[in-house]
Amino acid sequence: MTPPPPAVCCRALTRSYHAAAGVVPALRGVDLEVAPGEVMFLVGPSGCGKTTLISIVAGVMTPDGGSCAVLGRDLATLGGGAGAAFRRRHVGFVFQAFNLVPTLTAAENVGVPLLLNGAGQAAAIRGATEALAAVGLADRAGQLPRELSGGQQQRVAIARALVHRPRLLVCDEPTSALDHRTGQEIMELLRGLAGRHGSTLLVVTHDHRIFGFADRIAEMDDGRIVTVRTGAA
Ligand SMILES: Nc1ncnc2c1ncn2[C@@H]1O[C@H](COP(=O)(O)OP(=O)(O)OP(=O)(O)O)[C@@H](O)[C@H]1O
Repeated sequence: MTPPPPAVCCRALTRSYHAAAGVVPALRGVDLEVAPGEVMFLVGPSGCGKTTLISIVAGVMTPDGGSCAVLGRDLATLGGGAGAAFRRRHVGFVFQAFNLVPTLTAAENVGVPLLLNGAGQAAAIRGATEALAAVGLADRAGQLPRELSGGQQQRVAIARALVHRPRLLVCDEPTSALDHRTGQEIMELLRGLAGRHGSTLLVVTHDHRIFGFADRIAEMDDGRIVTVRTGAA
């Protein structure tokens, strides 16, 4: 049997921004491979290119050069509509600022990816209810985001990111808006749920306190990956 392709495979990836002051090279040749089921952290100083890299991996930005394959598919060759459909189906996102829709209940927020992937209303409610139970919020399904604590809102965001069982979960600073204990709880939850589904986690973080949750830690500097080391997980 052929082994599954890497969850993420970037080769010689380059990307610049064209600003008023001139061209800003953000990625100067990134090589990165993340194995299926792996928990990979991406760290490095502000401005080194982390957000640019995960935006390309997430398929919301195109590179200038090099290639980026996600789950064996190069998003650049899939084309707009097919690329968006692939991303909706197979990639989940967790952000620092939770990004919940303020006027929707917790359950309605969590059900959105299922509806976008073509599920009916009843199936979306069923899936959202199960996902909220998995993050310990079964009793909060009908509440609005503003009625929940920061940690609870991040749990809702995790339920939403995982409700459609994506094979890759991209997390941008998932704990930086949370206190230490809540941040640890969120990472335990994220790691546990992703592990149960066999999902790969790619996590951008500045938060040293959660480095122990990584299988490997890729360190970026000035638009390149400079080291990849084994984490403490
Ligand atoms: N829209 C833009 N226009 C011009 N330059 C940009 C733009 N977005 C990012 N940059 C520049 O590209 C480089 C990489 O930025 P990027 O946001 O990827 O870094 P980062 O590592 O995510 O930083 P941080 O940790 O502060 O979020 C930086 O020099 C940044 O100033």
